[in-house]
Amino acid sequence: MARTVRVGTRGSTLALAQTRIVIRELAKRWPDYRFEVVKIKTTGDKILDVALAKIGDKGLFTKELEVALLKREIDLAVHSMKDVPTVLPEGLVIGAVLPREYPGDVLVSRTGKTLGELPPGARVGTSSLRRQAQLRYYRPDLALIPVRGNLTTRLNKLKAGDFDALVLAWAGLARLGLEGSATERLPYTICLPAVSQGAIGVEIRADDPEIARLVGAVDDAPSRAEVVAERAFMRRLEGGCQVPIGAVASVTGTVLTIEGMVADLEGSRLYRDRMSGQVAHAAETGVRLAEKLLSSGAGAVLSAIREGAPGS
Ligand SMILES: NCc1[nH]cc(CCC(=O)O)c1CC(=O)O
Repeated sequence: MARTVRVGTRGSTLALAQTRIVIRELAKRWPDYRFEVVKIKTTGDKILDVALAKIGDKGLFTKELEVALLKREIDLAVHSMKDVPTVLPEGLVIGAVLPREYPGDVLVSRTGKTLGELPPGARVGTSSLRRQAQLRYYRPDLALIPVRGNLTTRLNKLKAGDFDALVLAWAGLARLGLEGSATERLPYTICLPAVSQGAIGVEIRADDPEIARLVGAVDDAPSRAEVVAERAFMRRLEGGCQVPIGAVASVTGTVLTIEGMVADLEGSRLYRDRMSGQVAHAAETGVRLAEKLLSSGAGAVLSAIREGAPGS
C-alpha cells in the first residue's frame, strides 16, 4: 500500500487553487498515492494591513511551510515561486516548477480604460514597489494607492470605488477563473513582472528521494530554467520586496533570454536591459544581466535604497 503524501499550503483561495493543480498533476502520474492537503497559516496571512515592503521580512508567505517540512509534518509545500526567497533554508530544495502561466501583470480597471487611457490623477491600487516604480516612470501623474489582502478582497475594493484600477498578476486571476476581469495585459516594455511570477513551485526535503521522484514527474524544464535565471538575477542584486526589481526570462529552443529592470523608489531612474545564453547556463545568464545593470547605474540606486531603508 503506497503512502499518503501530506501537501502543505497556505489557506488562501489562490494557494488552494494552486495546490489543487499540483495534486491533480501528481495524482495523474502516481495513482497509487494519496494526497492530503495540510493548510498552514503564514506570517503574511496574519499581517494584512501593512505593505510587504514595510514588513521587510523574507519568506513571509513560506517560512511556516518550510518549518513544517523540516519537522516532517508535511512532505511537500506548494508555493507561488514569486513568494519564495532566493536562498532556501539548509536541507530544502525546489523539487518541481510546474508549467508556467503567462508571467505578466494586467490592469483591471473599473471603467474599462487601459493604462494609457486613464485620466490624469486616476487612482491605481498597488502596494508593490516594483509596480509603483514602473507606473510612476510611465505615468507620473497617477495616484498610487496602497492595497493588500487577497485577490478577491482587492477586486471588491475596486468595485467599491476605492480606486479606478488595479495592477495584478495575470496568473493569479487566471487560476481563480477571473482572467475575464483583466482590462489589459501590461506590456513588458512598461511593466516587467516580479521574479518567478506565474510559476508554481514545489519545495521538498533534500533528503527525501521518494518525494523527489514523485514531484520530479511534474517538473517543466523550460519553466524551471526561466525561474532559475530570474532568481539568480535577483540574488545577484540582493533584492527582496524592498527594492523595485522586475525580470522575465523566456526559453526558445536551447536559448534563454532574460529582461530585467531596477528602478529607484520614485520611478525617476529606471535601468533595464536584456541578456541571452544557453538554457543550460540559465543562472549565469541571470547573474550576467544583473552585473550589466549594476555597472550601468543600478548599483548606485540599490545602495541609496539600502541606506535609506528602515532597519538596515
Ligand atoms: N503578491 C501576492 C501574489 N503572489 C502570487 C500572486 C499571483 C500568482 C503568481 O504570480 O504566481 C500574487 C498576486 C499578485 O501579485 O497579483
